[in-house]
Amino acid sequence: MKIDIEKICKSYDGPGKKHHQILKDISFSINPGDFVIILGESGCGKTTLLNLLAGLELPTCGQIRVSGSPITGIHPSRSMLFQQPALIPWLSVKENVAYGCKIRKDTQDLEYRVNQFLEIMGLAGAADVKPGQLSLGMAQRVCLARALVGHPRILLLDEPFASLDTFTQAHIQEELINLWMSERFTAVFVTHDIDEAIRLGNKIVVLAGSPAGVSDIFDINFPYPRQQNDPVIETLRTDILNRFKIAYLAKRSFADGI
Ligand SMILES: Nc1ncnc2c1ncn2[C@@H]1O[C@H](COP(=O)(O)OP(=O)(O)OP(=O)(O)O)[C@@H](O)[C@H]1O
Repeated sequence: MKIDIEKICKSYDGPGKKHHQILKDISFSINPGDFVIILGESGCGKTTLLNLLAGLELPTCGQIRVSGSPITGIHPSRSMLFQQPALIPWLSVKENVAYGCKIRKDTQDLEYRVNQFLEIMGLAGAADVKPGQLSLGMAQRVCLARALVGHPRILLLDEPFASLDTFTQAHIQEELINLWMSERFTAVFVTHDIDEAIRLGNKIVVLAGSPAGVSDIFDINFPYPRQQNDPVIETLRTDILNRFKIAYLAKRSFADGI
């Protein structure tokens, strides 16, 4: 599914009815099967953009089209994974994974699909366990299985591994890349971690400024798995960091001038 983001802006009402503009004039396209990273400093509006892609919120101006049709709300073809695993505590792991599909009455082969994703995520042995007995990494893998069991065409991920330790993070990132390669969904992944962005994405969209706009788009055509000490990766990392420095200095000199 091709996603076209066309001249998006987003404002919220601030104190005293003042508009607080978060996103300004954002335009870019995502091709079917892309793994796009939205990279930007904390608070710049990455989650806001992801919420617009999910259809949880609507833009103040501009539009987002999926396969040509404007997004007007949530849709089962788009699934979202949040930073903190949110599971229903009284349901078992397999019931949690099946829950969304059951609600939508998408029950054909559901047991098979649930077992398949539990197997892929290394959770087959925990199928009957309750969420309270899971580690954070396991709980986030359950959420990933739940997000994918309905075979969404677009997976939206909001810093999903930020609270995991480095080892668990590396494992689950590898699992996600393998899943993306086999399932061929389109992924849009929000992070402020440049190394994570370079490890995962085939396109990095850098948001900067206030209100935030697209400052750069990097296409990354290196094979997976990517090694951090690879000289090409190191050069790309330095390049992205330099772009952030330029955007930061521009923002600071603008603020100094006020
Ligand atoms: N519903 C809302 N009402 C008012 N302001 C909001 C709302 N949602 C987000 N904001 C504001 O929009 C700005 C951007 O928030 P957002 O969560 O999108 O940033 P972010 O880049 O994802 O940050 P982080 O990396 O820290 O999660 C913040 O100043 C936030 O306070």
